[in-house]
Amino acid sequence: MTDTTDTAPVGEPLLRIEGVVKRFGGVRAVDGASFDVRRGSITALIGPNGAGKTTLFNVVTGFEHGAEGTVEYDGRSIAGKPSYAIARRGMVRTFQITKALAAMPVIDNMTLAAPHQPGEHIVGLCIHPRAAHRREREVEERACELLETFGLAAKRDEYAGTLSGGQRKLLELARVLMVEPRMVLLDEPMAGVNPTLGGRLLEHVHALRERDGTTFLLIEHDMEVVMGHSDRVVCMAQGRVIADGDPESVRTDQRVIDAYLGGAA
Ligand SMILES: Nc1ncnc2c1ncn2[C@@H]1O[C@H](COP(=O)(O)OP(=O)(O)OP(=O)(O)O)[C@@H](O)[C@H]1O
Repeated sequence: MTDTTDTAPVGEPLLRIEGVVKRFGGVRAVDGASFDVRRGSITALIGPNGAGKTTLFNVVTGFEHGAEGTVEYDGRSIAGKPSYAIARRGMVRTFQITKALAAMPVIDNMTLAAPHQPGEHIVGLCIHPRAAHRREREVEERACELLETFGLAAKRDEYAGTLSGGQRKLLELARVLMVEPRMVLLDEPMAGVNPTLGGRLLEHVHALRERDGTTFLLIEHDMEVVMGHSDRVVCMAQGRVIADGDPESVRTDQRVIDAYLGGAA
């Protein structure tokens, strides 16, 4: 499981991003972005296409390297750290169900996402076969519990590729919960999801925040979701943060209207 030692009080910054720059050749995809994500918050990251949101997600979670600036998680620098080390500290991002995962049963998608797979440690397995077996059982139990919670229990033995778009999104969220994260980053969780399953996904996000104090940072284009479900909104444009505040103040910010919302505000 992750290192989940809680230190910061609720509301303190859990993630601090300061002056982050990420270039791709001559393109400054992220161009000096700075903002905090408070512990226990649901923070939305919005902005027009190409604003640098996904690139910033990748930098923060260790999937994109070579960035400048400060990225601190729970008071410690994680800049340049590999993704597995960041995930071990409790910050994870969801991933689309790839072709390889789509060709596996739902239950295997879940158990593969668990840390410390017994089969990975051949020596440990030989020395402690009972412990390895127990761990395997625990992983399977947690996977089944999560599938139950997410309404996917009936699908456990079906190939993930047979799930609907919305069910896949639920599976993506369920998978990251196998590591019992403290902070989850979601990239467009509502894209391609029907309103019923989308609503269910958002209910899970709120329940996890209430029950476990999980912190969420989500990239979302659906302004109803952003306005109705986040405590804080950060708007990026051209690699920079142009507004950061409560949903209403960001929605009515003239820079946000000009750069992103246009006539929709
Ligand atoms: N691997 C890459 N190589 C070159 N340029 C890239 C790469 N990834 C992103 N970019 C460029 O960086 C800029 C920011 O892209 P990014 O995908 O981070 O934006 P975004 O805000 O997530 O957009 P969207 O809302 O459309 O997903 C864009 O100009 C994009 O073309």
